[in-house]
Amino acid sequence: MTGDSGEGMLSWDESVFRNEHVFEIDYVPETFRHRESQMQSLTYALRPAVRGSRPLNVMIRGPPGTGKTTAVQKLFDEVGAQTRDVQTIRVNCQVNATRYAVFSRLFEGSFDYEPPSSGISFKKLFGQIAEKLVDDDRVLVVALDDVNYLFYENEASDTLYSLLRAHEEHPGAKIGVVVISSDPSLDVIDELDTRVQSVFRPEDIYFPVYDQPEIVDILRERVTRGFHDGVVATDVLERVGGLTADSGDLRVGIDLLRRAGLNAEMRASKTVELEDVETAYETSKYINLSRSLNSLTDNEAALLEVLLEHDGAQAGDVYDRFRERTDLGYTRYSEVVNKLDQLGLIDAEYADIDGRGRSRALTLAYDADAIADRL
Ligand SMILES: Nc1ncnc2c1ncn2[C@@H]1O[C@H](COP(=O)(O)OP(=O)(O)OP(=O)(O)O)[C@@H](O)[C@H]1O
Repeated sequence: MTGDSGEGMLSWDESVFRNEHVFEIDYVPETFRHRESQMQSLTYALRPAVRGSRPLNVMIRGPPGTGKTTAVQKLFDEVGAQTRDVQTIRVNCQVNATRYAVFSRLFEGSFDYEPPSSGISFKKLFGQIAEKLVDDDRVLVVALDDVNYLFYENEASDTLYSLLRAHEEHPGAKIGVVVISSDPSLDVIDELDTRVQSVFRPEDIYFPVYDQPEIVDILRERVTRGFHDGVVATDVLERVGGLTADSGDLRVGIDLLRRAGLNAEMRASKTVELEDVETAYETSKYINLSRSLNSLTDNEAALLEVLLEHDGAQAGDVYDRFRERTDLGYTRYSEVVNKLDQLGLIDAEYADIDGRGRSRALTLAYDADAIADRL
């Protein structure tokens, strides 16, 4: 068999991709356009750290997939390249949603090994981190990424309070905080205890959704780096841009390009066509749903499973089914309902029910099949 299987056909050892890695989740793009003013504000806030002082605290807000994490990552990389006197640590609060877990990650970042799993008190953990900072004469900048998850677990105020008052308990410790929230309905400052509000007056940096021309501009660069020349034509890229703009999440566009490329390969085509994009979109449009579902605890997933069978039912009735599975009390159940509501996975709305006063009806916010497939 020869390598060439005909005009426009891909042979088995050929690929439409030049570098598939540029479509992966942890890829940090070389160029970062349309975020100049945000990068400038961030640089301004962190500049004191490079001079050995405590930086300004920052609150970054914006919907999912608008470049918040990337902005912080890029700046942390730049600071790291400039000086050894500033330590930067990013904590993913989606998987570290308690104060203790956050500080465990800070410990790990400071010492390069995990804290003893036998369990050491929070006070000790914090003491060791602060002591090392002072000994090494370094400034610490902590980014709490997806900080909204700390709010859902009621851990945000305690965590921030400890970080912001570090220099009082541990003289000489200099810590700056960057909180990143991707929940537009969360008023970060308002939801904090007053004791935290009085010490937390962050610089506010907003990341709006990219508009369609910006999306196309950003994705064009990925296409150039990720695909061979001529694989993705302009009209195909425009279509990807349009679908991405509908969702507002750049992640959808990046995933869409990769899946459309795989679809083209499945057809043994040397070019990505509109049909490849349309098919890919059926999966890519749920990328945010998949991310949210992946972060759920067993109890939260159990509630969704109950709702798959009782979509739209009253909270009290759903609870009976939920308790059969989990044995949890009503208070804990209400917390799970609230969290799924905050995550945008369900809608929990009060409605009058005849003669019995007001109760919440629980409905799935996504297509039931889409949830069932990914749970
Ligand atoms: N201006 C840009 N140029 C190139 N790539 C970008 C740009 N903005 C975002 N991206 C890419 O889009 C994806 C999502 O960006 P990022 O993770 O920074 O968003 P986010 O706002 O932090 O999202 P979330 O709130 O969901 O965590 C990443 O793959 C990132 O590389």
